[in-house]
Amino acid sequence: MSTVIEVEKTKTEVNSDAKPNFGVTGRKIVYDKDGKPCRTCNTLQDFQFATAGAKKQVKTPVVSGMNPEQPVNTKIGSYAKEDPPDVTVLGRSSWTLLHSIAATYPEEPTNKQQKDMKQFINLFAGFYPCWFCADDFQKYITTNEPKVETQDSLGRWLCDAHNDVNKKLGKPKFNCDLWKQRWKDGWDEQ
Ligand SMILES: Cc1cc2nc3c(=O)[nH]c(=O)nc-3n(C[C@H](O)[C@H](O)[C@H](O)COP(=O)(O)OP(=O)(O)OC[C@H]3O[C@@H](n4cnc5c(N)ncnc54)[C@H](O)[C@@H]3O)c2cc1C
Repeated sequence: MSTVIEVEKTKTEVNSDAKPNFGVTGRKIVYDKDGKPCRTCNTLQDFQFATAGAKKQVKTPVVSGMNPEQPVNTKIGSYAKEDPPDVTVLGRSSWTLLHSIAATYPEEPTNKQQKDMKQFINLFAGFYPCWFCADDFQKYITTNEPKVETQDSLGRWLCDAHNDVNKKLGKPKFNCDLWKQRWKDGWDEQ
């Protein structure tokens, strides 16, 4: 059983016909503590479905932009009118930022840099916009203290942390020996 379901059971108290338990993707709908659908915890489709109510139809989004699941309705000036991030876009962007930070972290960080990095990871986990993701990530950090001694130790620690989420979501495990190729050096294509 995924954490989405476990957390949803404990924190969601109101579910009626107007508040569906499941979204169009088949995932459990995650609600905020005020009972409203959580925008950053659900896919955009499920969020729209839960917001519209179970009986209304949700239009299949038109593919455009960085997330094929996100519709681009019209433009505001020269910018596309994009929706706020859902759990997928937020996650992908966040992992990109985190792994990229590891890729530029000093190979021999000072004591202060190590302390700052631990603080950054703790603050990041505390402020992560998807609340149930944040809860689990904070638990992960408590039992798996961030390894900030070198660039490689940080990169591998993050890779393991990412794999922990992959496992929870039923995604394949990433080979952490390759974290630098993926996030720093690029692939040797000869
Ligand atoms: C801290 C955190 C907690 C999250 N918790 C949840 C949650 O509880 N429930 C939920 O539904 N979503 C969660 N997410 C989002 C989830 O992890 C994914 O980002 C999201 O499902 C989109 O997945 P994706 O298939 O685009 O690839 P992502 O998992 O976002 O990965 C992006 C890319 O990173 C590379 N990659 C994959 N695994 C690794 C690894 N182990 N190390 C290095 N690189 C790797 C691959 O090239 C991949 O294409 C969380 C995200 C973060 C940052």
